[in-house]
Amino acid sequence: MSTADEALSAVTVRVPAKVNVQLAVGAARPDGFHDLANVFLAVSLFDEVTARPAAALTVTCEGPDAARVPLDATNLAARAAILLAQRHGRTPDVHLHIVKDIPVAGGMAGGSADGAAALLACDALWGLGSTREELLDICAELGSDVPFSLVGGAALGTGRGERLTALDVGGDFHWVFAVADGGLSTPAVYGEFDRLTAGAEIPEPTASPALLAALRTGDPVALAAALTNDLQPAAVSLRPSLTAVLDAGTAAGALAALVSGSGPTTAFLVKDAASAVSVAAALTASGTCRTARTACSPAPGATVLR
Ligand SMILES: C[C@@](CO)(OP(=O)(O)O)[C@H](O)COP(=O)(O)OP(=O)(O)OC[C@H]1O[C@@H](n2ccc(N)nc2=O)[C@H](O)[C@@H]1O
Ligand SMILES: Nc1ncnc2c1ncn2[C@@H]1O[C@H](COP(=O)(O)OP(=O)(O)O)[C@@H](O)[C@H]1O
Repeated sequence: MSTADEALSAVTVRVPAKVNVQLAVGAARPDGFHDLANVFLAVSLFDEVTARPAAALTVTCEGPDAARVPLDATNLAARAAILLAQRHGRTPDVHLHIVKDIPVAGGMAGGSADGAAALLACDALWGLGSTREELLDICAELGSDVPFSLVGGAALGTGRGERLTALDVGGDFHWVFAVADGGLSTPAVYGEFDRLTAGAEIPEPTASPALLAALRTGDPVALAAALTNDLQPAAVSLRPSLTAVLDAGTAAGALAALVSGSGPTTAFLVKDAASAVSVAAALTASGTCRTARTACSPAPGATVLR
């Protein structure tokens, strides 16, 4: 097959990780989910998903954490292909190859990212021409975080996090992410939140005006002062060693430290790219995490590369 033919028969989509700069969690709903005010920011750690025609649905994955990624129909990329195919009355006869750079089960929405990427890739490969609204609808069915992976940038997620309002960001923010050994289960962290807050009055989750203003102005010092994550006590309760990681990043000069979403990745906002390099080196040297990665935000959402 010539290179031109190959390009026509494969679609590659690049998709970002996220950090939650505010995660306000309400009381558990009757359906088991929690209403949120979830301020998502897409960051420059990316997975790539390539879709190619195949006799049947297959998933492969490469990358340092590939062994921890399921390759069956529970993979969110596979689920995306199945849902899209069902909606169009066709079979999901596609091979999905994931190049994984986003930490697995790390609170950075890596599985959601692959779901959004596979959806976009299959839509292009199969020539379906779905509208943005149709794709967002399938994303919401796949998971609460999946719509944001499609749109990227910055957005406020309400409901269970799937109803998005785009947010303005006035500049680049620089981050360091400390990647932990092993993951944390998102339902387990929400369950621990319920246990820790049992009997307490839980306010309606609302977006912080100070945080939205800090994003708008692009001011990292103001954003650092406004970062909050209501799931952090639950993640730290399940993984007490996270306290040492947070302390190591703060001691190294980060403007602020917090758990990324349900964890166990920890996020450090720093003042610029040079500070990101030095904080990452200090975190690695501290021995409190498996590895430290630098990134900046906002990053674009799922994008067809080729
Ligand atoms: C916590 C967050 C923060 O962005 O992400 P991670 O940090 O894990 O990536 C999200 O709320 C995770 O979203 P996502 O991982 O898509 O969750 P889903 O598949 O929709 O739900 C998995 C489970 O998480 C719990 N869940 C999820 C979302 C929500 N608003 N309330 C919940 O209680 C429920 O127990 C649900 O069964
Ligand atoms: N494409 C995928 N990549 C990673 N994990 C996936 C994927 N599809 C399904 N999973 C499952 O989802 C779980 C959560 O993974 P992930 O989305 O990376 O973390 P988080 O929900 O903390 O952001 C994993 O433990 C894995 O079992």
